[in-house]
Amino acid sequence: MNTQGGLKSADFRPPWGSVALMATRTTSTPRGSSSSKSGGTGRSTAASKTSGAASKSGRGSTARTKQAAAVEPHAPLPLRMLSGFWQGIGHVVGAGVRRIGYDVSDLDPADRRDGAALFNLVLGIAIATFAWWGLTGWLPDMVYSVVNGTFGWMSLILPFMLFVCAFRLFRKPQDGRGNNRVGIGFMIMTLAGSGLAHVIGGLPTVADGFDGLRKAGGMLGFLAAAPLAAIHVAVPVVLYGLLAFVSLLIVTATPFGAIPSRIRGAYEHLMGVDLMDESGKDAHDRSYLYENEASTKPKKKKRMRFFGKDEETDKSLEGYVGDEAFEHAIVDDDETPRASEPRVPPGVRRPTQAEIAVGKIKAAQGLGGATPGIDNPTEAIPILTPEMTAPVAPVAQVPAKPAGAPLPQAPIPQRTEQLSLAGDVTYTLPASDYLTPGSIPKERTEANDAVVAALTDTLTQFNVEAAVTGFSRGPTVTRYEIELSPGTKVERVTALSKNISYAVASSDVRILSPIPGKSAIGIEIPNTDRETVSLGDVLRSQNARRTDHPMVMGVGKDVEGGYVVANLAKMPHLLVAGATGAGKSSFVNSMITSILMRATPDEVRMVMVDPKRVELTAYEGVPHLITPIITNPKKAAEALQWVVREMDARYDDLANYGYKHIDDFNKAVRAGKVVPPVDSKRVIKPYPYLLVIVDELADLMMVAPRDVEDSIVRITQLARAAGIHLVLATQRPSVDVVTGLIKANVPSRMAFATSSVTDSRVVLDQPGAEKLIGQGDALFLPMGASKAMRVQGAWVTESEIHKVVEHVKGQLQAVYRDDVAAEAPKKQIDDDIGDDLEVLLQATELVVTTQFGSTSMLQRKLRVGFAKAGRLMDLLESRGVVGPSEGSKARDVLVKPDDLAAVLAAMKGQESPAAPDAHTAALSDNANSNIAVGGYAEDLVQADLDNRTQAIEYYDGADGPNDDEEGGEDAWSLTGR
Ligand SMILES: Nc1ncnc2c1ncn2[C@@H]1O[C@H](COP(=O)(O)OP(=O)(O)OP(=O)(O)O)[C@@H](O)[C@H]1O
Repeated sequence: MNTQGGLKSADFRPPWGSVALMATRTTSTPRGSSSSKSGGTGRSTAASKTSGAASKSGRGSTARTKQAAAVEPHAPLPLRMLSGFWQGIGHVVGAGVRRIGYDVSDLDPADRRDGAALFNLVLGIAIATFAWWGLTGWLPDMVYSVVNGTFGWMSLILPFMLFVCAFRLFRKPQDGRGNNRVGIGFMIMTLAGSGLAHVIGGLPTVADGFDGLRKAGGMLGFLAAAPLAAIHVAVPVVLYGLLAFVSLLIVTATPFGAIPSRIRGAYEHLMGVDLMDESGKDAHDRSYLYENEASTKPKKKKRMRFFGKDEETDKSLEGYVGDEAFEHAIVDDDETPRASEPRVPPGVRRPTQAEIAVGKIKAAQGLGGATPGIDNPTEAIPILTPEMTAPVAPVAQVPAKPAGAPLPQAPIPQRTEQLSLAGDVTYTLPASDYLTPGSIPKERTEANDAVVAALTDTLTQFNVEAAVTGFSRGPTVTRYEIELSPGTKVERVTALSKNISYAVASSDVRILSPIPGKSAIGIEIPNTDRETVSLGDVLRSQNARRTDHPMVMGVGKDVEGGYVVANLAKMPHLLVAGATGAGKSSFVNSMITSILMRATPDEVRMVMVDPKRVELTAYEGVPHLITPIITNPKKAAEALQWVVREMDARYDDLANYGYKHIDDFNKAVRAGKVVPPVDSKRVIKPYPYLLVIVDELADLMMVAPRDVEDSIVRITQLARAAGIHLVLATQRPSVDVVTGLIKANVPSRMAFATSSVTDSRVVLDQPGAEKLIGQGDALFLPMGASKAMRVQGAWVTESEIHKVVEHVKGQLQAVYRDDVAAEAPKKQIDDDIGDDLEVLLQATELVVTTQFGSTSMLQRKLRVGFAKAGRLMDLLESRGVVGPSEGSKARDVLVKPDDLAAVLAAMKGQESPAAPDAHTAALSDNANSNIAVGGYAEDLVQADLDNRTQAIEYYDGADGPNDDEEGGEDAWSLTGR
C-alpha cells in the first residue's frame, strides 16, 4: 500500500501513548512482571483480543467491555482494586468530558482509553502545580526537579500539551491516527522549544550545573542546541524556529498551502463572522432575493473544530440514511421560498390570478390597470415596453436583481484529510481558485425588450387576451411569461408557436404550458448573447456549499439564473444523452472535476470507460481511479462484471452486519461498531462510493450487448445501497442502445440536444430535447421529477482540468487493481464456439425454452443463414443440448428448461451455479474485490469467506440470464431483434 509522504502510525509511539502504556502496566499487571504478563503489547492488544473473544461468543459489546476493562484475573486483589478504582475515576471523568460541549460521543466502551487519558490529565495537573501555580511540597518539588531539569522553560507548556492529549483521548480515543499525529507534533515542539529556550537562556554550559540548565532549555535543550551553537548561534535558532513552525502545522493538521484559509477560518470563528457570506453573496442564488427571510432564519449552531475536520458536521453521519423523507437529487435550500411562492406583506390581500391578469392586460394596453397593494406574483423582471403608457404596477414592485452582480468568488476553504484507504497520507483537496469565474450574467438586454415587444405584437395581432408579464434571463435562454385573461384558452397561445418563432426570428422556441408551479405560460427563446456558466461559479455557489457530500456535482444554471447542484448518490444512476457536439463530454468533465474538487480518494473511487479514447485521458493517473481508464469496449464489459462482484461483496457485508445502506455501515465502522469475526485478520474500513462512468454506451452495446445489459441492470437495480453509481453517456439514444431494461433502471436523465423527437422520447419519455440549442443546453430530469428542468451545463476548460488533475496526482499516486478489466478468469470459451457465443446462447435459450430442436426455427428467429444455423445445431449437439440429427425431423431436446441457467453458464465458461466449486471461486472473487477497492482488507480468511456463501449464491444466480423473469423475457426480445 502506498504510504508516500505520510506518517506511519505504527512506526511511532507518542509520549502520551507511552504514558498510556505505562498507566496500563502499572494498573493492570504486578510490578516487575509486566513483560511476562502483557508481553509488552499493552492494553490495546489485550482489549482487542478480549473484544474479539466476546464477539465470537456472541455476548456483544457489554460482555466485551467488561472483559476489556478487567485486569488480568490472576493479578493480586489490591492491584485489581487499584486498577478498578483508577478505571472507574477515568470513566467518570471521561463521561464528563464527553458530555461537555456539542455532543455526547457515541463511543464503544471497548474503545475507551479513559485510564490513559486520566493519567495525562493528572500528570498535567502535577506539572502545572509547580510550573503555573508555583506550589511547593514534596510532590511538586519532586516533579519539578525531574521535569524542569529535563525540559527547562518548556515545562511551562508541557501541562497544556498533556491537557490537550487528555482531552483528545477522552473525546476521540478511537481516532488513533489523529492521536499519533498530535503526539509527534508535540514531541517535535518540545524538542524545538527546548533548543530555542537554551539559546534564549544564554547558552548555559555543564559548568553552570542543573540550576543553570533549568533556567534555559533544560538537559534536552542543552543536548539539542549546544552542538549546533558551537557552529554559530544562528544555526539552532533557525533550525528550531522552523521545527517549531512545522510542529504547529502537524498538530493542527494544516498543510502549508492551507495556511491562509485556516487563518481566515480561525478569524471567522473568533469574530463570529462569515467572510464567505459577506464577499461571496451570490446574486444568482435564489436565496439572495429573500435576504430578509434568510436573516431571520435561526442560524445553525456552529460547531467547534478541534485539530482538523469535525466529523460530526458530516450530514451523512447523522442518523440513518433511511431517515430522510422526500429524497431528491437536486441540492438547494428547502427553506428558501421558490419563485412560485411570492411574498405578501402582512395585512395585504393577495389578488386573484384573474385580477392580476386583467390588470396587466389593461396596463399593457395603456388603460391603466394598476392594482394597488399587491405583491410580486412572479420572480420575473418587470417589463417596460414602449407600448406601455403606464408601467405594470404589480410587476414594478419586483426586487430586480442588480445588474452585473458579483459572481460567487469567495473561495471554498481547502479541506485536508488524513487518508487511510489510499495510504496513510495527508490529502488536501484542490483550491477552489483553480476554477476561474465565468462571464458576469446580464439582467436584461435590448434584445430582451425587443422580444417582449414582438411577443406583445403577435398576441395583439391574433386577438389573444394575454400579456407578457415578465421574463427571467438565464445563461442560454430567456423565459418570457405570458398570463391569460379569464376565459382565454391556453391553446390560443400554444397554437401560435410558429407565429411566435417567426416574430422573434428563432426556430428554437420552446413553449411550456404552464411553467411548473406557476399559472403562466412560458416561452423560452435563445439569447443572442449566451453566457458561459463556469463550473467554479457553480461549486462556489451557496447551493454547493450547503452540503459537503462527496458525490455532489455542479450541474449548471437554470433558466432563472439559479445554480443547479445535484447529488449523484441520490440520482442514483444517470443517463446522459445527446447528439454529437451537444455537450455530453463537457458535462462528464464537469462531473469528474466536481468530484476531484470535493472528494478524497477515500470517499469516492471511479471507474472510467472511454471507448472514444480521447475524452477522459486527462484524468489518467488520478488517485480516485481504481483501474486505468478503460478504452477497450470488451474490457469495459468485463469491468462492469467486476462492478457487479464488488457490489455483491458490499451487500454481503451489509447483510452480515445488519445495515441497509453503505453510509450507515461506514458510520458504524468509523465508530468502531463493526468487528470482524474473531478468527479473521481482516481490517474493516469504510467503503468509498464507487462511480462508474461510461462515456459511450453504444460502443459497449455493440461488442457484448447481452453481458453489458445484464451487468447494468444488476448494478442499477441493487447498487444504490452499496454506494455504487452509474453514469451512462451516449450519443445514440436509440432503443438498441438504451434498451427498455436499462431505461427502466436508470431513473435520472440528462438530455442534451437530440437530433430527433424520437431520441428525446427515448431519453426523457417526452419531447423537448430536440428543441435544445446544443453546446451545453440541456433538460435535466432527476429521479422523481415529473418535469424536466432546463439548464445550461457547467463548463470547465482543459487547463482548469489540467490544474486540478496535477494537484490531485501530486498528492497521491493512483493504486490500480489489476483484476478489474482483466479477462475474467473463469471465462474460457471453447475454441469451437469462437465469436459465436452470443448467438449460441440465444439458440440454446430458444431450443430449451421451446423444447423444439429445429434448424429452420433457428434460421427464422435468429435471422441467420442455413449454414450458421446448422453449425449452431452441431454445437448444441456437441454440448448435449440436443440429440443427433433425425433427417427432416426436429431433434430431441435433452435439456429441461430448469437446467438452462447451468447450461448457459457452462457455455460462457463459467461454472454451473449448482456446482460447489463455483461457490469457492466466486467467494475468492468477492474477497479479492473487497481487498481492492480500498486496498484495505489485507487478508480475508476462510471464516470470512464462509459468511459470504449466501450472497454468492445470489451472484451465481445472476450469471444465469434466465434466472429471473426479466432476464428470461429479455432473452426472447433479444431474439426478435
Ligand atoms: N456547458 C458548455 N458551455 C459552453 N460550451 C459548451 C458547453 N458544453 C459544450 N460546449 C461546446 O460544445 C462543444 C462540443 O461539446 P462536447 O464535446 O461536450 O460535445 P459531445 O456531446 O460530447 O460531442 P461528441 O459526442 O461528439 O463528443 C465544446 O467543444 C464546447 O465548445
